[in-house]
Amino acid sequence: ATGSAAAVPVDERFDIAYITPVTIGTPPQTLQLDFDTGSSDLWVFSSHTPPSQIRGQEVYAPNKSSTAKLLDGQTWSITYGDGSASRGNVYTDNFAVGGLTVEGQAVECAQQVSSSFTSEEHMDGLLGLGFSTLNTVSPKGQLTFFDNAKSKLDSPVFTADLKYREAGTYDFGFIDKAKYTGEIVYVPVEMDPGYWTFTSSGYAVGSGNFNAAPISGIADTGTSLVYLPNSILTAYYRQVQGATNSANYGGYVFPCSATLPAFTFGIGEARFTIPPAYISYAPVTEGSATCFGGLQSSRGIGVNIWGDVALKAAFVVYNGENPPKIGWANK
Ligand SMILES: Cc1nn(C)c(C)c1CC(=O)Nc1ccccn1
Repeated sequence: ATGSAAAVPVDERFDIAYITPVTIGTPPQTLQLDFDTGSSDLWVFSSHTPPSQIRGQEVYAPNKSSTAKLLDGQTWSITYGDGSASRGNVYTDNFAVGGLTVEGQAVECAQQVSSSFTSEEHMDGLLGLGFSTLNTVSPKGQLTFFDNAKSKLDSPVFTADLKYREAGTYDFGFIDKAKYTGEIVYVPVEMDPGYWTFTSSGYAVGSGNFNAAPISGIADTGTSLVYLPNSILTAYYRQVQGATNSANYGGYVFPCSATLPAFTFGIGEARFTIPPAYISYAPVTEGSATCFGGLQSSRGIGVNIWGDVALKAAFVVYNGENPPKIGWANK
C-alpha cells in the first residue's frame, strides 16, 4: 500500500506550518493536521475540547463515528519545546491519509489546548511521525500512524517534499523519483530519545568556504525555523547589515530591506542551500520593517532543530527500517 497527501502552508504569506487533510471514523470526518516528525502523538481538536478554546478549527466527534472506541483509562498530555501544550483522552478509530488506511489508530482527543493552538485556526491537530517511544499516552503508549501503517506499506518509508509558500507533499510507502534530482544521500539516525536525529557534515555562509564540522540535530517538519549553535548564527548574521540578537523579539532580527546571504548545510559530501528568501522569515509584527530570521540559536533548547526553513530546501526520505536512516536529495 501507499499514500500521498498535500502539505499546504497554513499561512501563504509565511510558512508557519503545513497542514495535510486526513479522514477519521465512519462516516469519514475530514480534519487538517500538522504532520510533525518532531513528536509522536496524533491529537485532534474534538467534541471534548471546550468551545472557548476552539477558534474555527474542525473537530473530531467520536460519538458520530460508528467505528470509534474509547481507550478506557488512557490519557495523554504533551508540552512542546515552544511551551505550547495539550492533553485529553484517547479513542481508536479508522484513520486515512491520502488513500492509506489504518484501522484502530489511536486518536488523542483534546480536552485542553494552549492558546497558541487555539489561535492557529487552520490547524485541527498534529500527526506525530517521530518514534513511538515518545508517545505520551499513559499508562499504555500508542503507536504512530507510520508505525501502524509500516507493515502494509510497499516500502517502510515516508517522504517530505515541503515547499516555499506553496503546497508540497507527504508520500507514504514509496519514493517518487519525479520529486528530486541527483542522488539521495543517506545518513544514520540516532533514534534516542525518539527524534529523527542525524549529523550534518558542516555549513557555509553565502559564497564563503565550507566549514566541515559535525552538527547533530533533528529533522523536524513540525518546527517552522532552524535552530543551530550560536557560533554558526554569529557567523551568519555578521554578514547581515543591521542584524541584532533581540531580547525583545526573542531572536535574531534585521531590517526587512537587508541583503541576506544564503545558508548551505552538508549531508555527507552533498550540499543543500537555503535561499535568502527562506531566511527572511517574516516581519516581527504585521507591516513592520523589522524581520525575524529563519535561522535562530538553539541555545537553551538542548537540541539543534532542522525545521521547515531547511527541510523545504530538500526532498527528505524518512526510512523506518531497522536501523532507521534519513535521506536527503536536492530538487
Ligand atoms: C524544542 C523547541 N524549543 N523551541 C524554542 C522551539 C520553537 C522548539 C520546537 C517546537 O516547540 N516545535 C513544535 C511546537 C509545537 C508543535 C510541534 N513542534
